[in-house]
Parts: sequence; C-alpha cells; structure tokens
Amino acid sequence: MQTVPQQESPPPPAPGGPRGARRHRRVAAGAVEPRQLLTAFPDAVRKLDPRLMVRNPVMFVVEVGSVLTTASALLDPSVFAWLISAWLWLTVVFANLAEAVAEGRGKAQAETLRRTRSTTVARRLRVWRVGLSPYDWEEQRVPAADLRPQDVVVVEAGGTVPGDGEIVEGVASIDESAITGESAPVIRAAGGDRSGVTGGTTVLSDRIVVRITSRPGHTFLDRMISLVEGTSRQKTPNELALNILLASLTVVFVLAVVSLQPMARWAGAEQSITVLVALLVTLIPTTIGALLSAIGIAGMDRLVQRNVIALSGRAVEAAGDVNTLLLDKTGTITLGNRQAVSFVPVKGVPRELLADAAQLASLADPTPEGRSIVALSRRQGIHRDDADFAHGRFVPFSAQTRMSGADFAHGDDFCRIRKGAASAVLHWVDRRGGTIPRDARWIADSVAAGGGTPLLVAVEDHDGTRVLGAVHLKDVVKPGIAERFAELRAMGIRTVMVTGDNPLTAKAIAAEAGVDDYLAEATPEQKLARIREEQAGGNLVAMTGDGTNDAPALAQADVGVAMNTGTSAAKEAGNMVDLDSSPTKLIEIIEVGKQLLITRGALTTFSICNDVAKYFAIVPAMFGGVAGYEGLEKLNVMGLHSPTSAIASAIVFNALVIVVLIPLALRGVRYAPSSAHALLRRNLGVYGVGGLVAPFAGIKLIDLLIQYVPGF
Ligand SMILES: Nc1ncnc2c1ncn2[C@@H]1O[C@H](COP(=O)(O)OP(=O)(O)OP(=O)(O)O)[C@@H](O)[C@H]1O
Ligand SMILES: [K+]
Ligand SMILES: [Mg+2]
Repeated sequence: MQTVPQQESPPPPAPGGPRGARRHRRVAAGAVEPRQLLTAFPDAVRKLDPRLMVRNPVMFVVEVGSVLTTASALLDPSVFAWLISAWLWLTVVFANLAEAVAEGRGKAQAETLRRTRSTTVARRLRVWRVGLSPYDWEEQRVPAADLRPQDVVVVEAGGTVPGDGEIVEGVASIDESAITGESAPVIRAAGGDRSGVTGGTTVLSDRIVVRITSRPGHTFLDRMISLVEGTSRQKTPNELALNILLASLTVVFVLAVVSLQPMARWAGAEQSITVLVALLVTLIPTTIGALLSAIGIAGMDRLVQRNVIALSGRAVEAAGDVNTLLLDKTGTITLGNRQAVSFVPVKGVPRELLADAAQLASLADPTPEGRSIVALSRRQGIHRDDADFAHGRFVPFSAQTRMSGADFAHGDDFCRIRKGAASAVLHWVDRRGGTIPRDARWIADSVAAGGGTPLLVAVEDHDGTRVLGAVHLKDVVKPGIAERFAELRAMGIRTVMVTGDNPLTAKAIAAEAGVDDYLAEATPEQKLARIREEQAGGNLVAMTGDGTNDAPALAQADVGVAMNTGTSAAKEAGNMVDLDSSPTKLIEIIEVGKQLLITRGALTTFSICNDVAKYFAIVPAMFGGVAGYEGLEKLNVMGLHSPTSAIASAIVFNALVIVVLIPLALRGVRYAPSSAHALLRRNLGVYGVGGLVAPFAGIKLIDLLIQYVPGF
C-alpha cells in the first residue's frame, strides 16, 4: 500500500489539436451523392431476402408480384412481360436502396467510432477509502473490457478514460473529440454537475479518479455505434401505425384487383397475370412504402449530424410535437460556473469572520460553488488547511437540503457551520432558536435581485446560532439565449425555467433570458411533478438538464435531453444526449422532429395522390376498345400509345419516382417556423397537387419513349 504521489500537471495543450475524428460528419449533411446510390446497391440487392422484405408489407407484395410476373414471362415470353417484371424487380431494389443509403451513412460513422473504441488498459484501484485523509490504494492493470460498475480507476495526463463514469476525485482537461468531434478540450471535475466522463476520451492534463458506471458492452460508445448502424432501430409507434394503414390499403387493392378478373372475363377482356400485377403495383402506396424507413433513419442521422444522440426513434418523433420546454437554470440557461465574487457580512460581523467560516464550511465541498468560495477567501488572505479540519465532519450538499457545511467537535468544544440557499439556512437557524439579524434577508434579497445566488452562512456554537452573512455567487446568462427563446415562441413552444434557486434570483434570470415562466426552489420531486402536471394538461414536454436532481424529470419528459457534461444519472435518465451540451440545441432537435413528421406526411400525401392519378392512366388503357366499357375511353385523357405502353409507362414511372424522391426523403422537407395549420395547408397543396399532376406528365413522357421499343 502506498500513498498517491502528487503530480505536477503538464500545461494544457493548445485548443484545436490534431483530433476531431468525426468532424467530417458535419459536412454536407443530408445531400445524397450519386456515388452513395452505387455503393449502397449491393446492400439493396441483399435486402431482397423475403425474410427481411416481409417487414415492409407494401414492398413485399411488390416482390411477390415480381416473382409472379417473372414466372409468367418465362412461361409466355414477350417484350412486355419481361419489361414489366424487370421494372418490378427494380421497384423493389429502389425501395431497398433508399434504406441502404440511409443506413450506409451511419455505417461509415460506426467504423470511425469503432476505431475510437480503445483497447485501453485500465488502472484499477483496489482499496478505496473516501475521506479527507490521503486514501490508500493498490493499482491493478486490467483490460478496459473487464471493468464493472463501481470499479474505481485512475487516469493521468495522456491516458484514455477506460469506461463511462463519474469523477470522484480531481479535475482534468479532457479531449472529447472522439465522441463529440469537438477538438477544444473541456474541463471535468469531481462534484457538481460536470463530473461525467466518457470511455474513449483522452485526459490531457492532471489526474482524475473515476468511478465506472457502465457495464462492458453498454458504454456510451457502444450505444452510439449500434445506434448509427441502425442495429438497435425499432419502428416507432407512429411508423407502425402508418405501416398498418399502408398494409390495409394494400389488402383492399389486392382484393379489388383479384375481383376485377371475373368482371373482365365476363366482358371478354380477360387480363394476363402481368397486367393484373402491374395494375396492383401502381395502385398500392409503393412510394411511401419504399421511403418510410429511410425517412426514419435519416431523422436519427440528422440528429447525429447535430451531435445529438437519440436513444429512441420515438423521442425524435415526440420532439416534432413538443409544445412545452422545461430547462434548469444553472449550466443550461447560465454558463453554470457559479463563482463566489464577494462576502457580504451582516451588521456587526467582520468580513474576515464570515470568509473564514465560509472557507471552513467549503474545504471539503467538491462542487464548483464550494471550490470557488475557498478560492475567494484565500485571495482575501484566509488560509485554513486540512489540519484545521482534523476534528471536522463534512456535511455534503444535497438538492433536498440545499445546504452544505461542516461539524467540528473537540472535547466539549463544538461548532457547526452551514451555508446554502437562504430559505434553507434561515430555517436551520430558526429551528435551533437562533437569531436572524434584520439585514440577513435583505442582503440575500439584494444579491438575488441582481440575478446572483446568495448563500447564507450560519454558525452554531456555545454562544448560540446566528447568521454571519452571505456569499454572493455569480453566474452569467449564456449569450444569445433570449433570441433562441424568441425563436421557440415563434414555433409555438412555451419555455419554463425550473430551478432549485430562490424566487428572486429565478425571476431576475428568467427576465434576462426571456423565458415564458419559471418555477423556483424546486426540489427534484417538484421538477418531476411540474412535468406530470404539464403532461396531464395535454402538453408534450421536453426537458433539458444536467444534474442528478434533474434525472427523475428527464425520465418523465417525452423528450429528455441530457447534457453530455452532466452526471451519468442524468444521461441514463434522458432519451437523448447532447454532445455539445448546449441547451438551445433543443430548438434544432424540435426542428429535426418536425421535419421528420412533415416529410413523412408530405411523402404519404404525394404517394397516395400519385396512385389515384396512375389509376386514371392505366385503367382506361386496359379496357380500351372493350365492348361494354366504351365509357372508359372518355377517361383516356392522356391519349397514350397503346394499352401495353400505358401499363409499362405507369410501372416505369412508379419505380423512378422512388429514386427521384430518395434525396428528399433523406434530406427532409424544408421546415420554416410557422403554425401547424399553415404548414399542413401548404404541404397538402404542394405534395397533394404535385402528386396528382406528376404522373400525367411523367407517364406521358415515358409513353412517348416506350412506343419506340419493339413489341409495343
Ligand atoms: N455547494 C453548495 N453548498 C451549499 N448550497 C448550495 C451549493 N450549491 C448550491 N447550493 C444552493 O442550493 C440551491 C439549489 O442548488 P441546485 O444546484 O440543486 O439547483 P438546481 O435545482 O440544479 O437548479 P438549477 O441548476 O436550475 O439552478 C442553489 O440555488 C444554492 O442556493
Ligand atoms: K404505387
Ligand atoms: Mg442543476
């Protein structure tokens, strides 16, 4: 057993280092290059496996149709029969192509991530005693894959973090580019809401002790890989519902086409298998059937491009319908680096006494607030050290008590110091029958009114219990945040700040940031209750947060976005993680969600209108010149060359439309903030009318070309 040697820390490297492995992801998001279509082609053919195709009922019917027409072409060969079966197979392949291209993008990313997943050797600490005295330990070198939750490892400058975890000791600058693609180093520290570290990232300076929180194979990196590869993708409830609708439509058309044959036979115009299958395929919603899954994958992908990891597709969809957004204050709306800027004693108490008490109460407080109090009082010439703490017991901060402090006892002597939220400390003093100076509340209120966080400091000893004064903690509202909230308002989304801080600070920060509403002095339970309340009122709620105290609320929210800087409890609870830890990212998440819903709606509209139009192209041609069906001739408005060329043109058009729409499905329909009603009207107009008109032009054009094919 030995004692941990204190390390000299090397200087942090210059920002913008050589890393940034995943930077390329951000380039040309959404655009489809022709090369991608080619490279995805083999995958598209592989997906013809009927066991995979069944999952998409519409395209499965097309595949069965392709088999039937091919058999029929073999038995009774003709240019028409072969052309139809060839294009039916192409239709299925094109549908698979859309999905393969969408998946292909993730695969490239997964490859890069795999290379990142290190074969790191972890330095596991065997004996661990938490306390103020130097802890005893014994180091063991084990493969990172052998780490289990609760294991404690040490990582020093230059080392790779072997697994996801929580820093329990130390501060370090960390290069997270392997995960976030961002090469500027970030600071992670024990205590507070920035203690989470991710396996695969690199420690650049200093030394940290990390408690592992993830099981092997279930690390953040593992989850990211399976996510971008699409291996963990499940159909969302909306997607399932739409699939059922499309399948039912398909069944209806199968029945309609099958029942057509006896009527046709009666009229002496019996139709071949090829014609019947062609009619069926033009009528069923193949366009949306082909593009549906690609739209979903692309939505997830668009989030990854924005450095957001969505752990469920359902969350992406829900984001599109969110109308209430809850944010915590510290670290989300503000920079989150609450720093002590001054000590404000009550009348009759010397400033030094207050600073000394505050320092003693903070010596063992690992939160940013605690460390900044120690730093400020040291700058003012007060130097307490571990020796002064020999008889001390640290009382850690908790979101419930909203206080922290220290108890000292030595023989008959005792002293208790508390610092914390004004209401909590006043309550503590009151309960002990202590005195509350008249200016205590006033000092706290004036700090709060300016947007600062007052921490009242109180002591208890043989002389009684009394308030000494306040520590002024200052935090800065993130620049540009008011504009983003205004954008959200334009999208019809209400923003609510929920904070553990006092009502006055909350009010000041709420006004500065421009949120619509706020909830102050919120305990974790109240944050959760507020979300339940909003949901009960019919609202779809998104929440962002970073603290362990946010975890219950993140889990309850329809969309729970955890900051990557946050605690692992927060990251486990949410259904999305924002790698950039930017609260305004929610705007982009909501945009991606809306875009996903709009794209799906637009292409469904287009697909169904398209099929209606194709009906008018193909049916009159089929029955052209048949006695008893002369009326249908009038419907042959397009004047197509011949019945066979009309049918073939419709099938070729039906297949090509899929390819043409792949880029739109992947890129998404453009979304500009406006009311849902206006959007619906606009999209019905564009995609409904477009869907009706396009086939007439397209089929006519193809018909003009096909008539030159021998055999038509
Ligand atoms: N280290 C600490 N010691 C004593 N009191 C603290 C400490 N940190 C914070 N407090 C007090 O507890 C209150 C609640 O803090 P907490 O970090 O739980 O807020 P929160 O619920 O996360 O809210 P938000 O993050 O939105 O500000 C703070 O406003 C502050 O008054
Ligand atoms: K169709
Ligand atoms: Mg917080």
